[in-house]
Parts: sequence; structure tokens; C-alpha cells
Amino acid sequence: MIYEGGYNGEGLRIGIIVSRFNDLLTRGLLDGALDCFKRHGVEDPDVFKVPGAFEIPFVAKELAKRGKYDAVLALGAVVRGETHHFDLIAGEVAKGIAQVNLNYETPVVFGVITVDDELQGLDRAGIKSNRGFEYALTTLEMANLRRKLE
Ligand SMILES: O=c1[nH]c(NC[C@H](O)[C@H](O)[C@H](O)CO)c([N+](=O)[O-])c(=O)[nH]1
Repeated sequence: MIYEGGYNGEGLRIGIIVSRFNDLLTRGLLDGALDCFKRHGVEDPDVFKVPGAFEIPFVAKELAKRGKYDAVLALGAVVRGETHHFDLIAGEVAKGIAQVNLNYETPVVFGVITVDDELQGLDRAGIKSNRGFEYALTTLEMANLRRKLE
């Protein structure tokens, strides 16, 4: 028997966390994700805005703890600058989101792009492709798979 989640979003409760840092990129990711959810039947996903990617794990934990959503999508953009700050942030955000997945029952999809520069980010946030749309498909699949595992 093969268990896998489909892309039907009808009846699913979806939360989206999006960071404002590198807003030009994260706005594109959010647009792509909202387009995907709308076209797959998700009614009115909730959007939670945070200052930067580092703040995402806290909100992800708070949402997962309450168990209100079938799945949560975390969107952010970490751009390699002159400092090694991005390395610290990207690593901590990834670890933080992974921990929420393991400590709670709500799948949280890691939709944080890590890029060398803004142009590379724009390529992924709508110019060549939209990773937000792709991560939203992953979120639908995980929400539906979770329902099959119950
Ligand atoms: O989302 C990001 N936050 C960034 N920093 C802010 C961080 O996420 C926190 O908001 C801040 O450290 C306050 O906690 C970034 N860089 O500094 O490179 C970045 O590229 N992306």
C-alpha cells in the first residue's frame, strides 16, 4: 500500500509565516504560495508576518502547539551578505523549523530561500520560477498525507 498526499486543498486549514527582511523577495514567495493555495481550493489561509527569518521558528512553534492548522508554510529569504550573519541565521532557522516538526504534530514546510544575492533571489521568487508556489504544493501534500496517517 503506498501512502502519499495529494494537492487538493479543500477543507484544509493552512497557516503561512512570512518574514519581512528582504521583503522584495519574500513578497514574491508569498504571492506564489497564495496563488497556489487559491488554485487548489484552500479557503483563506492565515498569514503571520515576522521581522526576519530568525523569528520564524518561534511563531511556527506557537502555531504547531495550538494544533489549529493541518500544515504551516514558513517563507523567508536569507541573502549572503558581507557578514557571515546569513550562515548563522539560515542554520538556526532550519534547525528551529526541523525541531518544531519533530516536537509537535503539525508539518511545517521549510520555504526559506538562501541565495548569494538579491538577483538570484528574484529568479526564485517569480522571475524564472516561484519557489513559493512549489513550497505551497509541498505544504498541501504534507497536510493531506498527515490526514492519511491519523
Ligand atoms: O530574514 C532574514 N533576516 C536577516 N537578519 C535578521 C534576522 O532574521 C532577525 O530578524 C534579527 O537578527 C533580529 O532577531 C538576514 N540577514 O541579516 O542576512 C537575512 O538575510 N534574512
